[in-house]
Amino acid sequence: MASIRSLPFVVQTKAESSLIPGSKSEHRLGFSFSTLRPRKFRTFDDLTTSGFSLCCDRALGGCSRGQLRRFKPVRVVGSPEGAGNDDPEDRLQATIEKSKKVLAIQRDLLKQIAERRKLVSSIRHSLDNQEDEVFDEQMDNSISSGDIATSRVDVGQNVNIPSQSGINPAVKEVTESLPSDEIGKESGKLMPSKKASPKINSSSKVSQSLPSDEVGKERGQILPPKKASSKVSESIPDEVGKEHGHILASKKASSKSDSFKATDSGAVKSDSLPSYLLSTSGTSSLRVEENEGLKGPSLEEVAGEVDDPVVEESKPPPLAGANVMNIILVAAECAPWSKTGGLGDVAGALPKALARRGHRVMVVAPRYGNYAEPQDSGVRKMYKVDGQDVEVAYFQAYIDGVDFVFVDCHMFRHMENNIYGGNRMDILKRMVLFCKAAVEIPWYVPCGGVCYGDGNLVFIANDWHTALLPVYLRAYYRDNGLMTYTRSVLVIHNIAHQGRGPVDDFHYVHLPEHYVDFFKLYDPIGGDHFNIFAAGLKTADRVVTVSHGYARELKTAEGGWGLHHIINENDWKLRGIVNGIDTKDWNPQYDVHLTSDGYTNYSLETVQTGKAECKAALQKELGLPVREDVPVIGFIGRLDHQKGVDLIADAVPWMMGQDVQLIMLGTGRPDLEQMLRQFENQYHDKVRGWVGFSVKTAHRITAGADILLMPSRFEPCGLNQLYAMSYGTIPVVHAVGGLRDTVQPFDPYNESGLGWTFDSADANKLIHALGNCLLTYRQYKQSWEGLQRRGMMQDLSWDHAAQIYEEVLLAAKYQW
Ligand SMILES: Nc1ncnc2c1ncn2[C@@H]1O[C@H](COP(=O)(O)OP(=O)(O)O[C@H]2O[C@H](CO)[C@@H](O)[C@H](O)[C@H]2O)[C@@H](O)[C@H]1O
Repeated sequence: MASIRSLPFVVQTKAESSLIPGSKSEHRLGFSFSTLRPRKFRTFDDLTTSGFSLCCDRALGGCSRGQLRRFKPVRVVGSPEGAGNDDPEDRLQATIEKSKKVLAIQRDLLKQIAERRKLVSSIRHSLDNQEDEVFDEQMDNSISSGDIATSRVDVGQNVNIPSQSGINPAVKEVTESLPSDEIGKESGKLMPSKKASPKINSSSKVSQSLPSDEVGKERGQILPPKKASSKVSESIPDEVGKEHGHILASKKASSKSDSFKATDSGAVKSDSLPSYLLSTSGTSSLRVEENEGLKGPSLEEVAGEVDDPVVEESKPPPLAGANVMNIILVAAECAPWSKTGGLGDVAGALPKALARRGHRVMVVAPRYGNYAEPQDSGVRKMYKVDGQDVEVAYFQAYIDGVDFVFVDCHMFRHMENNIYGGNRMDILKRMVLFCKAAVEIPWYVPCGGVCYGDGNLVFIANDWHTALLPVYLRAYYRDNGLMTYTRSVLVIHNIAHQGRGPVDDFHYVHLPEHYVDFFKLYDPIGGDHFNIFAAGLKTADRVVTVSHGYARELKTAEGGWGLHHIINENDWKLRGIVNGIDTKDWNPQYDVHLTSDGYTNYSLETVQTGKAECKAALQKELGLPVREDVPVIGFIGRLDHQKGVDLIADAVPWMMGQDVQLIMLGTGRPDLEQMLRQFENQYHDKVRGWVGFSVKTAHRITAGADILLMPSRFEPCGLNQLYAMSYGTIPVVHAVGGLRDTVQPFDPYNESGLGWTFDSADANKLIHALGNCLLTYRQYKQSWEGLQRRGMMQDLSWDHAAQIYEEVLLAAKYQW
């Protein structure tokens, strides 16, 4: 392990210029640990003179004396030399005062040292994970080289780490609880043993063996690090960028590059490999060597010296305990910035729950619009998409313990209202770019000053849009002995959309020829076709879907939509985890959409009055008769085959014979949109059909309606019924997938259950269930209130689901 001094960790944030002891924004590690040993002071005067001041100065990473003026009072207050008071009582008092202050300062320093020690330990562990035997062996597998060096990063000039992205507390904790020896113990059965020491010097050999002009060509590029060079560059691209303009590529990969060219194994098409597999430079290796020379005390030495029981006590261990990981969730949409449906909600909320468990968590999504919070990181990179070089930038924000990173590129811009729009090729190209960029983010985008690195890392990809990520992870990296400790989990939110096309589409995804087999799927009607979801399912280390019921359905010919064979073959790695809800966003007590226009926030205690107020406000807002006694039935969702809108249409004549009001909000198929408008026109005193996407209206319907209809033909999980129950709105649902898992049918004899269900996608069944529901609403008020209470009392938060996700991520991590 290189000494801590070999980590030239000088990533600076804006806040750093005002670096003061205790500042949370302080990110520097470029101090010498040798200065951190508690010194033995003979007298208090020793402490107050330059010796102590210098000690503080160095310990704080070179901050100026001016920045240490907080320490000055120690010298002044009660200072014997300044007092001129010979009274022994006063002097004793002054001495006591002074000693208290000095102790406070020491405690402060020890606290900071402990913090830094954790951060260093985290970095060290992350880097250690990359030092493995497997790398050596696997790199011997040939890969072809060619002209794939299309990636470019311009960092270092203007890396602008947003000030609010103060250091992610999880940065410090992620790997702290996984000391390298413990990993060894834990993974002893499953992982090959790690090498005790990194081969830092070997990178210099690589650089020597390269012609100088080749090195020169790489100027301005930061190449993904590996092995020795990763020690330096992975966490500090901007620093290295400033000094050298480039970072050394994997020495192994680089050293192999010539032989790749020579052997031309054909295993990987040259232009399908990332740039770093070929590129190298001598500069970084020199840097490593220089730093190697600066040996300081070991971390263990420092650790032994800075143990401070006060500090230890104040920090509870993360909920995930020793299992804390680096997690990067990658999704095509992420609420509140982008959302077309439930995937956006999940991408916005699950990561926060994982972060609450102590993981270091990032969300990666495209930047479709000019979002307020995320700041330009300054990092730029080029990727090839359909033969064109496309530049991407990365914007980031640190919110609720999560790093949100947005991939910016002209292909995504102004697509916020048309995320999946364009023709098949347009969306395919966008997702190719997105996945290529996402898989390399852990190297290039420093969050809170520190890149995630590829050790102890799990990607969570979502649906077909990001199902290429596990494939790229395998084809570009794992097959070549890189990112050995990185895993991928693919979450199925909806199998009906798969990223299908003719087999010829394969060349757009830019992969080695033999990878075509992962994508090829036989369709009884169309024959062989190209299927991105299929490839993702095969290559991901684990697969999750969003409920138990859907996990079962996916294995059937009906529910698997042609992928059931693959799902059955991979059953061992499939797990159903029921979605949670964001209890901050979707909570009647705090809902920001219920604070105006006559709506009101309410809780379990005030549900009867609060809901009545919201109902009246909703009726008024939509121009329906304001009547407390009439049951209001709501529907919110995409207008398509899945959501069973046509079943509602079939039931409308019956419904209109009842004294009810029906409010439908949705967008989607034009014929179904037209149908909504038509119902509103036809039954103007009873029906409102709102065609469009309105988050505010969705919240208000959820609060103001008495009943929520979800007659979905299939529903992987469904979030609206969960939102409804937490707002005291009673769901009437088709018992499929997650709807069956989450809505236990009402049992009037036992006064149990949460709503009404029907067992097939049939309008008559819907009518039957809704009829019973209306009867209870009208005639059994107590039962109704019981249903509301039970629904609202459930813990529907993400916390439980996050814990189960953690199990899956762990299983992936230890899967070899
Ligand atoms: N017109 C509109 N205006 C405003 N908001 C609207 C809206 N139409 C829908 N929404 C909102 O979009 C979300 C829809 O979530 P769902 O889980 O019900 O369905 P979706 O099919 O998109 O998600 C897929 O992924 C999720 C997440 O895993 C699974 O729960 C689900 O079963 C699966 O089909 C809800 O937040 C809803 O309020």
